[in-house]
Amino acid sequence: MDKERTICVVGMGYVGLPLAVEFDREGFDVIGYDIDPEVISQLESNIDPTNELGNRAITDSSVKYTTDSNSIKHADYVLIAVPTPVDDLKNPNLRYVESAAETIGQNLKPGAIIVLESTVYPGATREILAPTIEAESGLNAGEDFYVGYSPERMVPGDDEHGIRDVVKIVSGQTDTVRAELAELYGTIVDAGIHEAPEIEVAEAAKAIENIQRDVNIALMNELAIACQNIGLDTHDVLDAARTKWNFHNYQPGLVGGHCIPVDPFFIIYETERNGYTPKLIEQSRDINEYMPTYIADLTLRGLNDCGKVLRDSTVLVLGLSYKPGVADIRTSVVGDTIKRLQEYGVTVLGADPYADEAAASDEFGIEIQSQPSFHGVDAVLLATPHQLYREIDYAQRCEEMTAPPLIVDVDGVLDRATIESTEIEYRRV
Ligand SMILES: NC(=O)C1=CN([C@@H]2O[C@H](COP(=O)(O)OP(=O)(O)OC[C@H]3O[C@@H](n4cnc5c(N)ncnc54)[C@H](O)[C@@H]3O)[C@@H](O)[C@H]2O)C=CC1
Ligand SMILES: CC(=O)N[C@@H]1[C@@H](OP(=O)(O)OP(=O)(O)OC[C@H]2O[C@@H](n3ccc(=O)[nH]c3=O)[C@H](O)[C@@H]2O)O[C@H](C(=O)O)[C@@H](O)[C@@H]1O
Repeated sequence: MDKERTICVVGMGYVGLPLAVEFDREGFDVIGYDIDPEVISQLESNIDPTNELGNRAITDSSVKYTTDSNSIKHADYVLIAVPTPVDDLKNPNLRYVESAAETIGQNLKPGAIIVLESTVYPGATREILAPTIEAESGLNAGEDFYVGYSPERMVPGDDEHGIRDVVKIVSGQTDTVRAELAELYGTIVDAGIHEAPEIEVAEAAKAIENIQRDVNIALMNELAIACQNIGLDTHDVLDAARTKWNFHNYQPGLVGGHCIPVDPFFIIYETERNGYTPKLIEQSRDINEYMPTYIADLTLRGLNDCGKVLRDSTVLVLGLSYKPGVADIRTSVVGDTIKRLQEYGVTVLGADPYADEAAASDEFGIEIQSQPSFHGVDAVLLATPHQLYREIDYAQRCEEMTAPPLIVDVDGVLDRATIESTEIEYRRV
């Protein structure tokens, strides 16, 4: 692979930034393009806006960060990693992809290969990306430039599954393009390359691997609701079931992030367009979207069991990001739990060691404590069990709370025997 070639990564976020840094490490000439001046300003000041790589990685890299779209003209490869949310009606919102495609079309180097990395519905690369670039450039896809698709599969907050550690699926408009992309990505992915026969196969595979996770978690959540309904402790039941070698290890809980809760709607959208409604996928989403309410009601019933007046009660939510070990609060569903508690007049406070306090206060509309205080608190809701919060001595700290203290441990990570040996009322999902 000719490392003299120039790569432009469009979108300096959780996906695009590590991608740019890795290709830079391999000796490519890399441009990191983003429309957000604040992002580029931080990167030019050797600050990692995502807090995933760390500032040292930015300092050590020679990526050229810019908001100047003219830079794209130099790129032999353009890799797109912009957001692909769904709208309020849960339909794919590809306006970021379209906008990026317009900019690329206006600054296209003939012969370039444009690779979409963002998660999309099957067909989006050929239906949205290619025609938009053609319209802006006046050039023809498959002749004057080429398109491909290669999803990102790294796991946020999981250092063992970064870009180099997960098999990279690649696909291309032609067999030659696919082979060239396999070689390109092969320079930064140690785990290997899977060449998908069609672009749509690669698009679908990405969404479907996240759907499998969403459906499995939804089953655990439905089992948790069922266990609660018949008076059993879910974790006792799962601990027993897990002794079977092929029992799949998923946990009930709040299902957040901008992918697992979103990607099912890409497949729902595309299959419904073709006359089929994937009922299991839809119902799994419904169950997982119900969990914030379920957890709020578990807390409200717990306060009531403690003889507390809801409108006079205070709940401290520990952990606001969407999963342990990450700072990302963008689509943490604990906000829905907070809103429901507030509907009953409960005062909610929050704390999270990773999340930016001002951003969290804006996101959730509650007071954020840099150091969680248990004083005057009626209940602690351990929503995201960051390691720091698993190490708290709750037996000791709960003495500061208004008696009788309540702990709601969403993921059931605390030692129940220790907690129940105290005056603490303990609930878990
Ligand atoms: N965050 C993750 O762990 C993973 C995300 N993905 C997918 O990757 C895609 C990107 O996600 P993230 O990196 O998390 O998003 P992000 O929100 O962290 O970063 C996106 C960046 O793109 C920039 N941007 C938006 N429109 C632009 C345009 N027209 N031109 C240039 N830059 C533009 C934004 O300013 C932002 O800096 C999404 O489709 C997501 O589903 C896939 C796997 C993992
Ligand atoms: C199939 C798969 O493992 N996908 C990964 C996933 O990363 P992400 O951090 O969004 O997913 P996650 O770790 O499953 O967490 C999602 C949400 O689900 C919750 N969760 C997770 C596992 C579980 O058993 N129970 C549960 O409640 C987490 O707390 C979190 O709120 O989505 C990423 C993405 O596509 O953005 C993807 O690259 C990652 O590989």
